Amino acid sequence: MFDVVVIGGGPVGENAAARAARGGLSVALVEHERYGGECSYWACMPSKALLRPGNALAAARRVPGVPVGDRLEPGPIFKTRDSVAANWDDGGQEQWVRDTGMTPVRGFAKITGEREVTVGDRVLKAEHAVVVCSGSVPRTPDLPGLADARPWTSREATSAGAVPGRLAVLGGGVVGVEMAQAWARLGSRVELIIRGERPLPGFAGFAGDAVADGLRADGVTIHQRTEARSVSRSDGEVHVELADGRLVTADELLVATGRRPATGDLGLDTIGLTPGGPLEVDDSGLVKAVPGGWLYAAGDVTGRAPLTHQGKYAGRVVGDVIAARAAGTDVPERPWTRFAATADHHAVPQVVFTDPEVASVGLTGAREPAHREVEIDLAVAGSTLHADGYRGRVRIVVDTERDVLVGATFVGQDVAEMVHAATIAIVGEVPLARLWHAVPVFPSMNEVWLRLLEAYGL
Ligand SMILES: Cc1cc2nc3c(=O)[nH]c(=O)nc-3n(C[C@H](O)[C@H](O)[C@H](O)COP(=O)(O)OP(=O)(O)OC[C@H]3O[C@@H](n4cnc5c(N)ncnc54)[C@H](O)[C@@H]3O)c2cc1C
Ligand SMILES: NC(=O)c1ccc[n+]([C@@H]2O[C@H](COP(=O)([O-])OP(=O)(O)OC[C@H]3O[C@@H](n4cnc5c(N)ncnc54)[C@H](O)[C@@H]3O)[C@@H](O)[C@H]2O)c1
Repeated sequence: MFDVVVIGGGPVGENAAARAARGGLSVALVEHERYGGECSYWACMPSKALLRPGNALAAARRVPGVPVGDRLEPGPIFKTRDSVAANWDDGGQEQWVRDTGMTPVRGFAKITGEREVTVGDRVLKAEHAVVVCSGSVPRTPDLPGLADARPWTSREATSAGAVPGRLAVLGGGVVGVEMAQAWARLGSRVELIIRGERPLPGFAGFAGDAVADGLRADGVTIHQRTEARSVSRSDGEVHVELADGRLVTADELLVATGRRPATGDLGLDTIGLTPGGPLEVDDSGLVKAVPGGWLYAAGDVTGRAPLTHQGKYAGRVVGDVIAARAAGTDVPERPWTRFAATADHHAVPQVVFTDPEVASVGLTGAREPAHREVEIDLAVAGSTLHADGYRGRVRIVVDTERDVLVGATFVGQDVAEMVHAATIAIVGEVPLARLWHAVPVFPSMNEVWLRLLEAYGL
């Protein structure tokens, strides 16, 4: 018997489990593949290791007088990527689980009843809670010939050790644009197939346009406003037939058309839930449809904010809630306590690590009559010094009734680190009249904050 059983040892499960253990509870952390989850081995970490060298080379080229080579060397880049992914060996992560006082359990977990999880022939009972952090799996379109064409998913795109001569990418979301650029800069001829006018449909339009320009500058062909109709593979080539009849021929095809919650085989039917969908939770992480207060979930499996940092935040909330409830401590339902993932509704930051980068938090545009957008070029002394011909743009969204920021989008080289200031302003509900006194350093790119507030009228 454990106090808590956590299903899934990805970044979110690890955080939920560690917070519950910190609260004095005994915790079993069940993982069927690798401790560290998708993020460590086939997502955030290796993808950024593949993108960073291209971004560094492009940045160096934009500073006159810096001697640089003309192309990347894939060999050392793959070596760094492999080491960033711990050579796909999770021994260190499992040791961390033990060192944190938790019990690692290897195997595929199924819920087999109230407060009961079965792993192989081992039945784990949970005195206080079961937490599902099983993450997500790729969503693949039902296209004729696709399965037989052996397409890449994000796993192959982040772990491949050879550069394909030609790469077709289906889907213009974050995986699609990041991997299109990474492989184009490593030497592939890339064709990106997207449904809409521009990639990154979930972001401000000017962000998708800027990333499309960046991709084209790297030689990527973008087929917009279209879809794949069928796929076939023959003689080592993959052929993608588009809706308008055009044919894209490549050596590999990456399917990057989104992800779905990993709930298909969890045994949810044994507790009256439908397998396959997200586990809807309240802000404390409690699964809404299950009575008795014993089933929690966090991370990609909830469908709330499928990002590592946001899932880890939800995991910390869940771990703290369970520990507090187990100790008989009152858990207030108010927002903005450490027992509520309130930021999910107001301030989810995300960075697309392309060149240019996109960094956004909160609303991407005005949603209510009281909202006002202020949008200007990122053109200050700091950006001029940062790169020759620097091109960037910023939009903030202000709630004029409350005089607070509710959204910000930055686009340009090296804007990733700028978004946290906006996150703090949104979460802290800092009145713009007070934000005016947060004086940005000269000559840094953050001086754009001053220009934004001036454009707003301060
Ligand atoms: C290519 C790519 C790049 C990304 N880059 C970023 C990025 O830069 N920044 C960012 O914030 N997000 C990024 N993401 C998203 C990020 O990877 C996810 O949001 C994050 O991994 C979610 O963490 P999780 O713990 O919920 O799920 P996962 O990381 O998927 O972990 C779930 C774990 O549960 C295990 N599991 C599942 N079912 C069971 C079971 N029944 N029994 C036992 N174990 C089970 C799995 O093996 C897995 O280890 C990226 C995603 C992709 C695909
Ligand atoms: N830097 C980061 O934060 C980062 C990087 C990569 C992935 N992620 C996260 O991982 C998750 C998965 O990313 P993703 O890019 O696979 O999903 P996504 O949902 O961001 O994008 C999928 C895209 O594919 C398109 N699409 C769907 N079906 C299609 C079809 N049949 N033909 C053509 N296009 C189709 C959709 O319109 C959408 O634009 C997301 O939650 C994403 O935020 C984050």
